[in-house]
Amino acid sequence: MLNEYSSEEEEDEDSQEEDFVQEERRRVNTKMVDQATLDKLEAGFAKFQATESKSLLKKYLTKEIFDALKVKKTSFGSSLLDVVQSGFENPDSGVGIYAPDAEAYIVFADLFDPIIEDYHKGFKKTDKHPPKNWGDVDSFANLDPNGEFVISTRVRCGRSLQGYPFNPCLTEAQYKEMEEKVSSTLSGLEGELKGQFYPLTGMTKEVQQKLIDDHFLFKEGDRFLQAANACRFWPTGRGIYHNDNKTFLVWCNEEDHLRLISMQMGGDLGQVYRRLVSAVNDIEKRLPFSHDDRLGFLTFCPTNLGTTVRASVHIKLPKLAADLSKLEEIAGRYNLQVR
Ligand SMILES: NC(=[NH2+])NCCC[C@H](N)C(=O)O
Repeated sequence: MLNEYSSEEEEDEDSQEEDFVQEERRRVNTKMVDQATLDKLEAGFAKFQATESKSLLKKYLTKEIFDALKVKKTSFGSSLLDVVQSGFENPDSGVGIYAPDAEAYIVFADLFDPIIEDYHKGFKKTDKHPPKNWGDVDSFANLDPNGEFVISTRVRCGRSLQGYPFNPCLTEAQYKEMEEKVSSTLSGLEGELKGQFYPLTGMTKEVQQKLIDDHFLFKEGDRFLQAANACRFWPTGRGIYHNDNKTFLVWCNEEDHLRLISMQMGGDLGQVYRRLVSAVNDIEKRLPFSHDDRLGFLTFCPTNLGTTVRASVHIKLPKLAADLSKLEEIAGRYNLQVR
């Protein structure tokens, strides 16, 4: 025993890390896919190769990568087909892949890693996401104190619940269980965050449409999600929580298990951000979230990995917005997305 320990200590840190990665890959069950899935994959890939697409999937799914990954499976039974089918069906995707379960990020790393590196501008497969750190929340101020430009401000993040796979692998029973967990946890929120959970099941069309029109609720029928098999058993397990002022919202089981959203009229980013941070910190004490040492907080879509935070303003730019391509070009220069 003693010898074993001392010989381990002699290894340098890098090779220990390498061992850890190798071990993690071995641990993951990589049994072969069935013939029907393989046939679908081959047919889908052939068609996709003949299709024009600017997606990252198109850029990185080479024949070699395809052949290396097409037979693999996660222990949840997810295959490469589950990863790529949204991108195959929607050639206008920007990215085109999703992780059906957390293990997919490891089993299909040869495809995920280069796409993550490209989308997240240089996050290499050897990189590690830094530990969670909300920063100095008081350093954020009002972006538009005179109320001239910004109509509303929104900051959101995504979280996955430990112990559950992502949408395509969830059973109807799991959806129900998760909704129950989420709604009972949120009912414990107090003060400004106090509110109510509204399940999609049984919600009238009028209420649903009003919440969508006011930008509080997600829309139904996103074709990218549908093709990714992420809308099964809809509306079971889906719902929305909001506080009385509708400045704090939680989406349950839309794209991610949880989307936590803070928003309000005007440009007070500081207030919006601080509300989000205190809500997430509070919820985190009661609901354990899936976190990965390398990728940070885990989400269904690789675009959201890491901090999962998206901050946005609804802003009036009538002259610039008249020329959408100009607007896109300028936004791109600042690493901003027009939505
Ligand atoms: N909601 C999202 N995850 N959006 C980002 C990606 C959406 C879609 N899968 C695409 O690749 O274009």
